[in-house]
Amino acid sequence: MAEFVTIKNLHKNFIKDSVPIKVLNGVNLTVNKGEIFGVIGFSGAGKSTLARCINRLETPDSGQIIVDGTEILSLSDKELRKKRKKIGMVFQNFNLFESKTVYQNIAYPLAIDGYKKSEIKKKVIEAAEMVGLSDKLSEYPGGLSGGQKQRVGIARALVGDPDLLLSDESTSALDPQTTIQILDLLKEINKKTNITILMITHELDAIKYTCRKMAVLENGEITEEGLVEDIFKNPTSRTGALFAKVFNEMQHTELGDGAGI
Ligand SMILES: Nc1ncnc2c1ncn2[C@@H]1O[C@H](COP(=O)(O)OP(=O)(O)OP(=O)(O)O)[C@@H](O)[C@H]1O
Repeated sequence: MAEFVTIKNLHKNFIKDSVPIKVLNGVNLTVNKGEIFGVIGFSGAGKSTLARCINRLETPDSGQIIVDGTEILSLSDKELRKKRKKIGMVFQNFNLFESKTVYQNIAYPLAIDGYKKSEIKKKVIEAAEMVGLSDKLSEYPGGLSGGQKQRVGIARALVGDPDLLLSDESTSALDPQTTIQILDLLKEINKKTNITILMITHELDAIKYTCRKMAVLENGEITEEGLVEDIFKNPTSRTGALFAKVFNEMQHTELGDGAGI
């Protein structure tokens, strides 16, 4: 399989109260074309920063990010605007415009990009159909469930036909049943379109359900990378071992067994 995203020695510091905080500390990562690849890490590990560096919502301090053969960090502003259209992103909190309808939310990236109305309509209808929201186009986000809101977020991310989707904790605000529906949707879209998906999450079960390969991010470094089943069976990093332990314990806990259930 061809490499689609290649990250080399990526560094990013933030300055907080005049003190630099190392957030990404030499990240190396390769994701192949058409994969759904999981990146797991505890809160504060640098997951969102990593995702935001890939589409340059954050500017890394050093390193390389190559997406589909393009070195992201050396693009001019104009080239970056063009490249970003090929990279969709979905967020934990959906980031929808509450005062716009579902149609207008999905249409937004095309509208600011100057597409013709007729073309916008065609693409929005297609995207809404793909996420199962054809009957909700005139509703407002306030009237939708969390799962439906995330479907709008996914349709908006896909409406411009990107070939990479960055999913930053896209199911973390959802209940388990809705999480599965959204993960099924991502799998279905991946199968249908061969879009490469980078799934960034702290939910190991979401990765287990969706991905074949994964990496563990710990204090801004990839400490482990490989097949999901191998990392579950035989984690070699501290964070990988902790996640696998918690997951396995949850699997073996009978309902009502634990205090407070
Ligand atoms: N714009 C910023 N300015 C200063 N510090 C930041 C900024 N963005 C992130 N950080 C810090 O960088 C660290 C990593 O944040 P990041 O959001 O990437 O982690 P994360 O793994 O996604 O965590 P979470 O799952 O809690 O969102 C945190 O300590 C955070 O406070």
